[in-house]
Amino acid sequence: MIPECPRVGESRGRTRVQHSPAPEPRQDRSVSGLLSEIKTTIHTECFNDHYTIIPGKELGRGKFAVVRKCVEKCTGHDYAAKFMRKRRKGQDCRMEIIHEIAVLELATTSPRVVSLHQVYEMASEMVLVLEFAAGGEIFNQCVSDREDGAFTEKDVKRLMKQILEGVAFLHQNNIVHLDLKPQNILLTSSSPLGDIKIVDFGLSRMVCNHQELREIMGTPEYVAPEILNYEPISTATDMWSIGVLAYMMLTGISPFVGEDKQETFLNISQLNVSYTEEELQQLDQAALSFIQTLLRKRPQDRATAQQCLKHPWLQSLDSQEGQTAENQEAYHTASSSNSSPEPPSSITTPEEEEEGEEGPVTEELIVMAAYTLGQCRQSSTSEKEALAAEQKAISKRFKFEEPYSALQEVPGEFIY
Ligand SMILES: Nc1ncnc2c1ncn2[C@@H]1O[C@H](COP(=O)(O)OP(=O)(O)OP(=O)(O)O)[C@@H](O)[C@H]1O
Repeated sequence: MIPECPRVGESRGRTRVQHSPAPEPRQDRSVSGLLSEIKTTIHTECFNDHYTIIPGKELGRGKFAVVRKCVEKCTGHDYAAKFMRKRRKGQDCRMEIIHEIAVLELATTSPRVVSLHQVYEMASEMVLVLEFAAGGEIFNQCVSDREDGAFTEKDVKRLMKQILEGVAFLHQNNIVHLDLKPQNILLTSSSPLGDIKIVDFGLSRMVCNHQELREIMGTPEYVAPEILNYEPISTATDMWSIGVLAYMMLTGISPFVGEDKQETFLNISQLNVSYTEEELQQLDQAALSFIQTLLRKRPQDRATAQQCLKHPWLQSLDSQEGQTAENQEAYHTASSSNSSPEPPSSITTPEEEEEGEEGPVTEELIVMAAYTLGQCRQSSTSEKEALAAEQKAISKRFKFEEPYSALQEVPGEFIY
């Protein structure tokens, strides 16, 4: 991916958004929730016969993929070509690429998801030829100086509504993205500010009622508490990430990021988030309430994408603000016609959370992780004791496939 951006803010809790390294795909072969059938023709002829790769800067890079701008020779149209290695860490990952293609196919009718144009397959790589999102990642605006280039609240409302439309579409189709972050939300143009396109379905999964999905995956700053707790993943897992996303887009601050992964995990599991930041105080109080309906520990307490679309903060978009750069009126009418219950009105207390259904601790989850107490935001003795208990609990719940010390040596930020 793109090199890490320098930190803008330094103090804890006000740490501004950084470009997190990409998560590493799971190497577990028994991954559930993968789609295996696609309709798209897989071209085996030479990619370079049909496309010219624009020399120079890559559009982006992950651990096993590189994205480059290219031009289709027969039409002159721009595309983004995602070159994906089929073998990763000695294992065949073609089925995961097929799943990503299948999800993109499924989302063809949503203008909020990047569209797939063609697929090519070579000996060691597959190429996904995607619609080119010329405006780049919304991450860039998140890290922009507040006075220069960052989103206004009005921008965030419009873009957030589009993100929710895309996510509602995915959830209606039982797809969870599981890696929603500012690097995976692109813009059709940056100036004037265009429309959003959701990308990167590499970690996405199909969720079904009869099959529980429990995996540890994602990018530390954005993962939901249930992922850290090895509890079932659901559409609510994405809704947590949307809460983080909204916080970042509005403030430029990453709400849970700590000095290291362990501190970040602890902040997430303890819901250690500040609502008193200056940037938040300047906003419409409905914006705060919007974030608070999502950053709730218990997945069942979080608002759904459909409920969020009806939240008063987004309802206050006037008709002009609500317009998309392209006219998406028809799509919007269709997506908002789905009725759903109102979001929960109150925020749960820690006591209420404790009353919840604590699933059985899975014995296989043994870890050698050790968290450093002093690094966390809380400081009093009793809080430290509580933290110690929490750390121990998290340590037991984590499923690390390799010793923690080895985990730290793994480049990137994927959680095993
Ligand atoms: N359609 C596109 N148009 C423009 N830029 C794109 C497009 N798709 C991807 N990119 C750029 O490339 C980056 C990496 O793409 P993507 O996240 O799909 O790859 P990845 O290797 O799966 O990444 P990760 O390792 O984060 O999962 C994106 O963050 C974005 O900056």
